[in-house]
Amino acid sequence: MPHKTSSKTPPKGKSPVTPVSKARKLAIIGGGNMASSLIGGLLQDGWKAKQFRVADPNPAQRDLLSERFGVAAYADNSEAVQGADGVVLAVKPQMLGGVVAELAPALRKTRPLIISIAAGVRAADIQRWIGEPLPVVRVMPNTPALVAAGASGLYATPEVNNVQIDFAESLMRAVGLVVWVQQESLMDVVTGLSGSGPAYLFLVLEAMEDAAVAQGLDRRTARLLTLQTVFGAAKMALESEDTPATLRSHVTSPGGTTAAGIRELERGLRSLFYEAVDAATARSQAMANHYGAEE
Ligand SMILES: NC(=O)C1=CN([C@@H]2O[C@H](COP(=O)(O)OP(=O)(O)OC[C@H]3O[C@@H](n4cnc5c(N)ncnc54)[C@H](OP(=O)(O)O)[C@@H]3O)[C@@H](O)[C@H]2O)C=CC1
Ligand SMILES: O=C(O)[C@@H]1CCC=N1
Repeated sequence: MPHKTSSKTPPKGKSPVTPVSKARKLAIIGGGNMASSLIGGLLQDGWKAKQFRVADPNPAQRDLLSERFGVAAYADNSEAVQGADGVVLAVKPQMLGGVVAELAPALRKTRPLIISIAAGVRAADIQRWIGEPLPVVRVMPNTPALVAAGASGLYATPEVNNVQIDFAESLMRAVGLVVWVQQESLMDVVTGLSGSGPAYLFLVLEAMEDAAVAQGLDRRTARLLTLQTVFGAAKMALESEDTPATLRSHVTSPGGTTAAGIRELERGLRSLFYEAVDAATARSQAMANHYGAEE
């Protein structure tokens, strides 16, 4: 399956990885959207509910997680990290400094692998909030993780050992594609591309559907054709040796319908995507400067 492939490129100096026992325990701080996507994917991959300890301040959210996944849910973050080999930080970026500072004594005691999925928060700031350079893997996942079709960019600090690299990678591979980046600054680009990307494409889906409805197709038919076309194009591009440009040329007959449509899209689509990814990347950088400076 293409989404299970991984560009297994651990950071420089790391040798090949060793297998990881599925008996490991994972704490997740913040039981929201991404936590649910991750837990759902890992359970489908063979993880057991008893391997998770999730913390969330909202009782309704804790009940939801326990009922939906059968996992233990805690109000107290420090309690959730007890006995965990890995701690996933899954709160909003603006909360992370406070949450980590509060957790710091427990983390310094148990010394787990820290896995942060927060957009725009640098590993060095997390280590500073902990008060020690514990191993940190930064992960930028995306919401299709919920259907095991996610795409995650990973970055490891030098303190992360090979077993921990394998642990982090195996977690994210359970919910989709994994790529490692060697420079932390590239995590901002990953955020602006695949982290935010599902939203860009949902917008494209809306626009295609609306355009077909405007031309007379009923909404249900327009939606089905749009979704299957986008799914089919992505699947074909993933499975093909050809570049997207070549695949596009196979659809585009000279003087035909596609050429007429592409001519319109070429008036702005490329530059819009350059600008969108640029703006999202810049926002991730700005968040890192802002939230890192706060605590
Ligand atoms: N959504 C996405 O597409 C992606 C998100 N991310 C990153 O993942 C992280 C989580 O995002 P997402 O899941 O969307 O956010 P959510 O708001 O859905 O989840 C965060 C959860 O953390 C809870 N929370 C708030 N305060 C605390 C606290 N002090 N201790 C523990 N938990 C707390 C929130 O509760 P309450 O709602 O009651 O405040 C909420 O349930 C973010 O840092 C984001 O940047 C990364 C990639 C993609
Ligand atoms: O919009 C955000 O900030 C988060 C990070 C990537 C996707 N959602």
